[in-house]
Amino acid sequence: MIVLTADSASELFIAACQAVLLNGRAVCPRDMVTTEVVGAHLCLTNPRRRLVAVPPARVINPAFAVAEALWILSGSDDPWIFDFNDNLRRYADDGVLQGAYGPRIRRWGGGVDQLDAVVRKLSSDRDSRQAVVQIYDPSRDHRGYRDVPCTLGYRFFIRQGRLVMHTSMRSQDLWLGFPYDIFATTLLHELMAGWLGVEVGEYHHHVDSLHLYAENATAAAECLQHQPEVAEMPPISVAWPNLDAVLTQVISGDSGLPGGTPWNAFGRVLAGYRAWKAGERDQARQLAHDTPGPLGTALTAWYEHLTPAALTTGAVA
Ligand SMILES: O=c1ccn([C@H]2C[C@H](O)[C@@H](COP(=O)(O)O)O2)c(=O)[nH]1
Repeated sequence: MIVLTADSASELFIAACQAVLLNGRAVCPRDMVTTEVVGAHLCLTNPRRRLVAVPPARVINPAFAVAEALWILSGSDDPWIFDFNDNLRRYADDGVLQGAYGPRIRRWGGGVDQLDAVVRKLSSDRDSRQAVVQIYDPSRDHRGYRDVPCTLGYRFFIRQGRLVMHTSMRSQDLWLGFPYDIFATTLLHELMAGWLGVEVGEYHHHVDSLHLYAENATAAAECLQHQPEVAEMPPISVAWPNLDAVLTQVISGDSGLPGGTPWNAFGRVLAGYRAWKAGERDQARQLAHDTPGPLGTALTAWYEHLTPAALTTGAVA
């Protein structure tokens, strides 16, 4: 069991790499060699420092981070997400990621919007312990699909005037998965705090199997030699009744979003990456350059970091 606390996702990521490299044991689920720690509690004290950046050892694709977070929040399992990460296609059955979190969060069993349920629960009983979002679904997840949710669920608590969030994962690929998962969950955390009218508090990430695949172990070790970047994202909010409309605007590339807002920055990052994939490299670099804050910096870093192979496929996350 490892317990780690940090003020930024980058520092938490480095500390977790160190802990897994030091304490991990070899296991081979699905015939793939990993180094694994069973039982990890990772606490992020500032969920706005959600971008993992340890250049040049670990540079993430912020466009995929934004796209995946919005895809989940919007309740979607639509394959448009593959435009931002081709690797996901290989986990699809019948063209769809069967473990997609969005439909489970927003329409459990075809109907229950669990975000709405949490907003209602904590609005009516501020100290409640019943604000649960369930993702893992035994009625679907034993059918043998390739994609089985790694996240079991979320819980939310208002304590000392702040919203505390806990996530439980059965399985976490520290290298490829963690940077994107923490981005999505802490974005939900911050939005939920806004819906409840409280400050965002600590974020807790509980993982059963925290692992590194063998091919990423050297790069993970290299991260220990580099300084993390700890940029803080600007505060983001949207009124709960407007969430779906704003998400539709951002995802569809509607240019009507007010300039200077984080939602506008999200839209620019998505548009820039779409331009990149369409081969319009100069336009994409310009859009990244013109995107204010840590996201623009991260997207510029991503374009600079891409290898020639990834330049053609855009497949690397
Ligand atoms: O949100 C996700 C989804 C998947 N994975 C990783 C964890 C595992 O390495 C792999 C899924 O493999 P199984 O645990 O299902 O075998 O994908 C994550 O890290 N985060």
